[in-house]
Amino acid sequence: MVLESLRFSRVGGLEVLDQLLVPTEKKYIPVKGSEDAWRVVRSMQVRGAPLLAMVSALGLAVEALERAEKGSEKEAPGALQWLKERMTYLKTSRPTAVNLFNTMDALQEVVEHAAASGSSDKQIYYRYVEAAERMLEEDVQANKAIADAGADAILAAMKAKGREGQARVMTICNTGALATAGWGTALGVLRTLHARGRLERAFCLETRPYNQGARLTAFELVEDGLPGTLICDSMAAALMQCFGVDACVVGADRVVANGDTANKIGTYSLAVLSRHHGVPFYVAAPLTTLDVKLKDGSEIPIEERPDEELCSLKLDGKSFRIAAPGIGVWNPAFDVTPASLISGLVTDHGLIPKRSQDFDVTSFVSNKKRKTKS
Ligand SMILES: CSC[C@@H](O)[C@@H](O)C(=O)COP(=O)(O)O
Repeated sequence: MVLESLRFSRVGGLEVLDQLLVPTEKKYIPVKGSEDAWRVVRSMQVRGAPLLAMVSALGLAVEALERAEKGSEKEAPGALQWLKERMTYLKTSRPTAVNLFNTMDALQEVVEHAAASGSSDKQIYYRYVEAAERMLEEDVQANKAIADAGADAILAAMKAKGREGQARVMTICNTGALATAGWGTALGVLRTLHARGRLERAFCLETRPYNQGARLTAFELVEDGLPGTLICDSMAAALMQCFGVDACVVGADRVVANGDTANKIGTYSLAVLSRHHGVPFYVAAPLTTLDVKLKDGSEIPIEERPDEELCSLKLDGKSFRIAAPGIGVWNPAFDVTPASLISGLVTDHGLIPKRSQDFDVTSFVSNKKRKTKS
C-alpha cells in the first residue's frame, strides 16, 4: 500500500504524517482545526502543493463538523462569515503553491452558493465538509490520470528516439504520496511506469537546502520497492553526460497562462541541463495547480525561507552550523522554469497543447470548464 500522507474521517478527524520526522520516524499527528492546519503547513510538517491545500481544507472541515454538530446557529458570526474568515486566514500560510488559493476559492463558492439558496448554518457547514471530502477523492483520481498521461508521454518520446525498453527518469523534490492525498504527480508517473514494468531507474535529486528528495522521495522509492538512486543536485549534469537519462519529470506549485512553471528551487537548472542534453522535460500537475490569472512567471510570488535552512544542518534534532556567521544568504524555496524549456505539461486532463515557445493554458482551462458544464 502506498504511504498515507493524511488520514481523515468524520469520526476520527484529521491526522497527518509529520514529514519533518521522516524517514527516522512515521508519526501521525492530529490536526484539530484551522489553527493546527495553518501551523503544520507553515512549519512544513506537511508540504507539497496539493497536500498543503488538502490539509488546510480538511483541517477546517474538522472544525466545521464540530460547529455543525454542536449547533452554533445562534453564535456570531454565522457559518458563511466564519468559514470565509477562516479561509482567508488559511491562505496566509505559504504563498507560492496556487492549489491552496484555488481550493479555498472553490470551497468559498460552495458555501456562498449554499447561503444564497437559503441553507441554514448547519447545512452550510455540511456543504463545506462534503465539498472538502469530494476534493480528497478527486486528488487521488487526478494523480492516477496524470501518472497515466505522463507515463504515455515518456514512453512515446522514447519510442520516437528508437528506445523501446525501460525508462531512466530523473526527478526533483518530493511529488509523491507525501506531497498529495495519494499516489503523487511526477512521482506518480514513476510509480505508473514501474507498475507497467517500464521503469529501469528513478534518479532523485537530494533537493538542497530542505532535502525533500533525500528525506522523502528516497523514502517513498524504498518503501514502495521502486528502483531508485539518490544524487546531489550538482550531480545531475554529470549523470546525464555519463549514463544518459530518457526524461525528467517534475511537479509544480503554479503553472501560469503561458506555461511558465514555479516549482522547487533547482527545477530551472534541471530544465536547462535537460535542454543541453536533449532530454525531454515534463511538468506533471493537476488542474488545481494552474493559475491563468497570471500572464507569465515573473508575476509568481516566490517564498523566501529562513537563512538557517541554508547555514545549518539538522541531525537527530540538533542543529549544526556549517556556514560562516555573518555571511549574507538568499534562500528562495522555488524557481520559475520558462515554458520554452518544458517539453510537455501533463495534467489530469491530458497534455496541454504546446505552441512554438509556450503553452496556451488559458484556452485549455476554459475548454475543460466548458466540457464539465455540458
Ligand atoms: C506534487 S508536489 C509539487 C510541488 O509542490 C513540489 O515539487 C514542491 O516544490 C514542494 O515544495 P515544498 O516546499 O516541499 O512544499
